[in-house]
Amino acid sequence: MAFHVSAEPVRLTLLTGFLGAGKTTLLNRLLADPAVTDTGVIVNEFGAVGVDHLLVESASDGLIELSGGCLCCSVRGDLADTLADLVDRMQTGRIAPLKRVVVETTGLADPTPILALLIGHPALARAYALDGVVTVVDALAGPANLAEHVEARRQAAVADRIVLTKTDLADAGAADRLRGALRDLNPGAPMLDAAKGEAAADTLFGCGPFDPNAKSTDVRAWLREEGGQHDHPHHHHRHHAPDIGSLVIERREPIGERDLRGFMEALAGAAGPGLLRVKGIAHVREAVERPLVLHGVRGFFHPPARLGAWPDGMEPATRLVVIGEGLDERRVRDLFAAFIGEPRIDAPDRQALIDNPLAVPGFRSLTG
Ligand SMILES: Nc1nc2c(ncn2[C@@H]2O[C@H](COP(=O)(O)OP(=O)(O)OP(=O)(O)O)[C@@H](O)[C@H]2O)c(=O)[nH]1
Repeated sequence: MAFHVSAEPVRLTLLTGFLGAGKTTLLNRLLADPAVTDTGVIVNEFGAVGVDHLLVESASDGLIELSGGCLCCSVRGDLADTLADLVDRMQTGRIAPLKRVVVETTGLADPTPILALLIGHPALARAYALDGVVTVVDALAGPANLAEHVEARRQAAVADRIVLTKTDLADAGAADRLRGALRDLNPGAPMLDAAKGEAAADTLFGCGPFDPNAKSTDVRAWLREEGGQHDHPHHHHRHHAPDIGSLVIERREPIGERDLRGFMEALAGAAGPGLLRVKGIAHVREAVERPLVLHGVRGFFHPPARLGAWPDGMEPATRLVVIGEGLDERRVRDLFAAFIGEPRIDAPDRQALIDNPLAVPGFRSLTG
């Protein structure tokens, strides 16, 4: 690709962190800071239907969503195109010049190929100045994520700043052990506690140029490997567990809040530790004008937030994205149908599930 480069490169923050860690929440808080102006956002989502763009509250002109894949592999080319296109739009005056762009990766992204692209792509490296990798780590799910997912460890290892979230929910001892584990992975990055208000724009933006040589020997080796892969596109297969999949549940008719809660609890029980993330928007009978925003991270369901109205241009409908390891899509859909009252011919209906939770294989408990 070819494009003209302005004198002043756009500063770029890479915002990463495992599924549900709190990236979008942090981003919304940063964008709400009046000192943060002229900032564009690129959001990448894993899963067929994006919901993040509905949840980023106050984005400026530059909000762009990359959907349908994972930024670290299939969408890597798209990220390069998107960044090039953004520069082009600024230079041709179609959007106001941006001082900074925040790229939010999917929770499943290995950040090293993205960093290799940003450092190694000649035109991009001139147009954008990589100014910090901010990694969000969830104090509740973090320990399991680090133990089970190499992507989570890489996200922590490459960080210039680590933002701990959900320390308000976690046991203090567990949070301290997590800090120790993060320190081992990344001795250099300052660690900030979001719940204590430490993760502010002035600390997270302006990390200074990304310096691979200040990182651990592991990180330098990963970047070298990725840097060398421009010539070997076929090496790009290994970036996340092949067994992680996602599915989308959609329903236009409003649903009862209790049924919805029943479904979420049953899903957590049935999918067990393989359930990584549930998120979306729900069209509920009790408040058809005011959708619920749902967030489940592993087995934990955050208290749902109620929006004041449906986001502009969005038709009222429930849309849930479920991401997990070894998910049985059919079983998830059967469970939804059973709870929401649309039994399939060959699916056990809800009363049968309540009478006998084992009617769905692998299904453990209905409610706590
Ligand atoms: N109690 C508490 N909840 C938090 C905190 N940070 C984030 N959350 C909640 O965690 C849930 C997930 O947050 P998101 O910001 O959507 O997480 P994310 O990393 O963008 O998620 P994905 O993009 O799906 O990977 C939401 O319900 C947030 O309100 C925190 O510090 N404390």
